[in-house]
Amino acid sequence: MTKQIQLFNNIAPKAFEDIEDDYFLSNEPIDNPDAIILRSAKLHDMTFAPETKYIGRAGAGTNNIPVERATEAGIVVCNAPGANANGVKELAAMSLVMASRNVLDALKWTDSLKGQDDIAAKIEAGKKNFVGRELRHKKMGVIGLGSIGGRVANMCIDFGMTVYGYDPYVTLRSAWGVDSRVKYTEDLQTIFSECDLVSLHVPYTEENHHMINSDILAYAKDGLILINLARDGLVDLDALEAAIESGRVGTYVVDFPEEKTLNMRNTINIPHLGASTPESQENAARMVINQMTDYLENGNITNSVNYPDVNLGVCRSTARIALNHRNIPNMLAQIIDFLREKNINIATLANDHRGEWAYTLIDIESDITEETLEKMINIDGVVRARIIRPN
Ligand SMILES: NC(=O)c1ccc[n+]([C@@H]2O[C@H](COP(=O)([O-])OP(=O)(O)OC[C@H]3O[C@@H](n4cnc5c(N)ncnc54)[C@H](O)[C@@H]3O)[C@@H](O)[C@H]2O)c1
Ligand SMILES: O=C(O)[C@H](O)COP(=O)(O)O
Repeated sequence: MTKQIQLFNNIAPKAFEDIEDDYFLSNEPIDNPDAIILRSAKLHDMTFAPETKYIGRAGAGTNNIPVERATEAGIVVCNAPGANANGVKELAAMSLVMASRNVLDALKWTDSLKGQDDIAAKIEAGKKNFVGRELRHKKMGVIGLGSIGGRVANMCIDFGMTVYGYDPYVTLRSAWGVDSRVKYTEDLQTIFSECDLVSLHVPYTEENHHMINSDILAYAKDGLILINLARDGLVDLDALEAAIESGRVGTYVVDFPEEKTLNMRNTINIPHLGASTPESQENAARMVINQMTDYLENGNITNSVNYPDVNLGVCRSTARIALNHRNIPNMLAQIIDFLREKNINIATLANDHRGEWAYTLIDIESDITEETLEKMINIDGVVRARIIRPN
């Protein structure tokens, strides 16, 4: 049966080129989609349809998705880690240079010369008003050393800067990619008290809400350049405005403008361009489309933010059962007992958990009816049960 895929936002069409004919993808509303593929569209007010089992974020941040509600409905939410990281890193390079060299004010002034005489002479006379600083030998702080932060830290080493990194949750994989010359610190105060420039590369979560606040800004060196290409809610704007007014923060560069930042002095507002390149969009869309087809066709989970990654390869057995369930005692025993009672032989089983949730894939050697599967949903703790058959 044709699988219905609800698209939101502009998803790079090239990413669909390799998709099989049995997928129908549309930005027009679909009543009961099997999956949703989106970028920054906000899903918090959306009621999920019963058939929806997958949400793919063609990008990094998933704070636009009600992940907890999706989890309880047995919907796997995945993103595209690192797919747009180069795009954001390059925008960070632009932000660092733009803020250090007064580029925005200089461009506005240059533009104001339109229609005047002796433009070349006026430029030579006026350029002294826009003298800036070079990045080399300055101290740079990177908060969050994941896909983007790691790249930004390494880039700043290449600029000849002294780089400090802060990320209490860094994964081993990310840490391996960070240049050994990056000075790792375990406290945020060091970043603010040492650095001339600080760049934020963390997700927006409840815990990270207003992580940049008056307490931490009190440690900032005068004239700090603060770059936020990560998310709006990470910075307490009242505290930031006070720090700008006092001169503690010299320039704020933000990729998530709002009324307040548009009216704030010494602020460079970028219209959320971090991932707005065909390269990043195509990378991210291809990644989630591939992950989605593998989930719908084989039940395999890759790059999930709510369920564990579990993979049994291409489905070649008589049938495969996919179960989204709570991570509670006796779960697997109940599932295995159920199949034993139905005289269904298990060929292979894969199971893993992520916090309070778990996922089990079972390849079986005899067929299972939809009616029997329905009964599996009644096993305490199971929130979704699905049969997958080989193509
Ligand atoms: N401007 C844009 O267009 C754009 C594009 C991509 C991503 N983003 C934003 O950037 C964020 C980071 O993206 P990524 O691809 O690097 O994600 P990532 O998951 O690879 O890295 C995030 C890192 O932040 C760390 N972290 C989490 N909380 C932290 C805290 N309180 N202090 C320090 N470190 C903390 C994590 O351990 C992780 O290493 C995304 O969540 C998204 O909000 C913005
Ligand atoms: O989290 C992300 O990946 C970025 O904010 C990019 O968002 P976009 O896909 O809407 O450009």
